[in-house]
Amino acid sequence: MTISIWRFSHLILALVSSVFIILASVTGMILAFEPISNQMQSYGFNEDTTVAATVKSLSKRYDEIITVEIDENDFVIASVITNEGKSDTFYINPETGEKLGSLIEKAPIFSFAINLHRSLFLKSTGRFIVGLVSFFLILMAFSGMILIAKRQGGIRRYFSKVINENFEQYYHVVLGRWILIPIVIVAFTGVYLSLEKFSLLPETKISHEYPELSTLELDKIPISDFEVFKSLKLTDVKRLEFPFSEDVEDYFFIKLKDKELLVNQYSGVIVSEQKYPLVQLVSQWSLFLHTGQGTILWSIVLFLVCVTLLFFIYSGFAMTLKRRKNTNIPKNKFTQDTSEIIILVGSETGSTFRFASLFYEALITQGKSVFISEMNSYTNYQQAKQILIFTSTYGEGDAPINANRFKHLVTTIPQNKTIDYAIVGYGSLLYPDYCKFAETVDDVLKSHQGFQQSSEVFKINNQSFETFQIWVNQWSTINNVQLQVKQPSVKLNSKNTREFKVVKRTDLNCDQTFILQLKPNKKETFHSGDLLAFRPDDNQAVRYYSVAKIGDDVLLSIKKHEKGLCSSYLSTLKVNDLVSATVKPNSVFHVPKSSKAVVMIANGTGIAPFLGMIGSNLLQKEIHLFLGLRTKTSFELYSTLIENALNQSQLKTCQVAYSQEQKEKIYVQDLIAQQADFIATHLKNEGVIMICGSIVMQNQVLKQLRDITSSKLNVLLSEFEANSQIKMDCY
Ligand SMILES: Cc1cc2nc3c(=O)[nH]c(=O)nc-3n(C[C@H](O)[C@H](O)[C@H](O)COP(=O)(O)O)c2cc1C
Repeated sequence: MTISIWRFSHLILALVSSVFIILASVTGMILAFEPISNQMQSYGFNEDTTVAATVKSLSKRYDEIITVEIDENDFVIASVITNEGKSDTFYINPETGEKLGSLIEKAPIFSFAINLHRSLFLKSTGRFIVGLVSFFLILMAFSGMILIAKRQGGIRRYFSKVINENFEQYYHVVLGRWILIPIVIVAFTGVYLSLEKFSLLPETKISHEYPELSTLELDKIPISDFEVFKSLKLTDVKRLEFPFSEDVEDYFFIKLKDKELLVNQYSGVIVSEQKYPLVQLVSQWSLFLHTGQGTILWSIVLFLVCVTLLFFIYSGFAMTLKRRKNTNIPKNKFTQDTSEIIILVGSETGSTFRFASLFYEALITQGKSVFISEMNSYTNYQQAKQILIFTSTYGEGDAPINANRFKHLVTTIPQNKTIDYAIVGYGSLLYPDYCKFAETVDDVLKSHQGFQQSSEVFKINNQSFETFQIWVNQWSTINNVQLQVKQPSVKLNSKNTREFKVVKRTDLNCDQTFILQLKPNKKETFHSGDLLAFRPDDNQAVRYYSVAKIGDDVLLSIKKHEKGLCSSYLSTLKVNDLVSATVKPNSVFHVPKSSKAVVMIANGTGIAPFLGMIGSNLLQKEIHLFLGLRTKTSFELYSTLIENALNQSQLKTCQVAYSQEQKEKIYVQDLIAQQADFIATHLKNEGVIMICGSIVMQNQVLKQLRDITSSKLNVLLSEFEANSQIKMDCY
């Protein structure tokens, strides 16, 4: 499968460096605790303390001072000769000169982690690898940034809402956007420190000029009266070295954050001042930013960077494996020049391939000559009578990566004769440009003389297999073939499979519909809107029913289909019969706890989950039900539950559209159109709309809702969808 150069680079870099990144992240997480644990010691000091005050207090307490140093934790270390003549180094209180404690010894865990982190215990080779991987991390951050921008539909939409398609993808993008800057900082400083270790940075040694002076010419003043010491704050100093001897040529040597000073030990005059070159300042900052020494806050950020890097490795590979699994295209039995049917696939993340392959297999089983390939491989097809295009939409209504040259190819490569075409668009209703690329391809082919549209663009939301099945049936009827597409086998978790006892089954009503009430043999936690997965036998596809929770029981509304194995079997069950089935949580179709008002829209058996939701509405949320049924007799199946709910204020209003009761057909979408103002106000007030029933009804209702939101609120419906104010479970 084609993948973009950016995704390819991102993936290759991740593959090459993943093991090292895991090691560096785990050790980095450990090392982030070192500054935190050090900061727990209370060796800090008052920020206003001057060097003069420190020198004065130390001179009083000790015989001789050798150095005063401020370490990476901002603790003051003094090296002194004590009054007893012993040399000692310890933390001090710079205001009093008092010893606060002995130097902190690095815990063995930190020493181990630092060696592994810096050089993998491989000395120079290890250091080189670590530096290289840090560089790869910069490149990965860059390619990741481009991928996010492409995904979001441009750099200006970089921080726009990310649509949650699946856990790994969503958090890879969301975390990637925010943590990218600290990652680049960590990686860049890592590279810089490596370059420094390998002496690959420009030479930056500072040399001071020593003036020729004689002691006799100088006034001797007490050290603590030196102007430079009085004006220098200790916080600005990194190290102060006392003169080695009393010779005038020996100076006080002071390392500040940005420069070095030489100070005459008798007069206190600065005799040399040299600023650090940029390379050295960057080194200091790199060390600070890479290690977090001295700040708890930055150490926490570094810790989070390490955790996120581990998550990126996991989620990145999980996404790649999923994509690879999806893009298993079948091996062609026929060539492009001997096939009558050509299937062309446009897919970014691989899922559309699954459907195209199922269709290909079904056609081959029927003895058809079919050729399948990517849209970008479009060419001249000698025998083609029909081209079937399965394509998703990516970015902002754009082509997926393996279809981005299709428009150009179609207009430049001629065919021998006119070819029929049909397009199946894969997309998501959460995006404003729903299946836009499928429409674009349709426009291109419609305006091309060499093609003839055989059916309207058929759109599939969220890779729904049921909707795909509808298209397959339509295509089969038009083409007079009996096609059987195999539903991808769904593994039901046998651990969650339960026995249910039939408590009630109504007779079939005028619509061949019945209600089935099942009691779980063991206590089962579920909600109305969850799905009951059932398969009549192991060789059959799984069938899902949206459930109502009535007390502890599952209530289903089922339409018996003439050839439906599952519905036929269930329609024959008797009270006390046992059925094995699995409840699958479907949290996207639960009533949101926070919502105050909900509009429920259903047709036919889609009413089932709503019956449970309304029945458990004890807090009397404002619920309005819009229902589409065929006749008044159809309503009888649900009338008791609905009337009870109305009487007990669990349901505020109920409006039913009967399609068969009058000459002019009225559908549930017509009720929505009539109530446009009410629906607009409901959405504006953050109310939720839930839709359950057939795909045809769903599309019609969404069309009405789209008109209402754009005409009355000037807002795209997709904004409410992305905001989880529109919830759907249609089949
Ligand atoms: C970044 C991104 C952008 C998308 N943009 C659109 C869009 O504009 N319109 C649409 O209908 N679907 C959009 N989708 C949804 C995909 O088209 C849908 O999930 C499709 O089934 C993916 O099929 P594929 O895996 O074969 O690419 C987008 C998905 C992603 C991840």
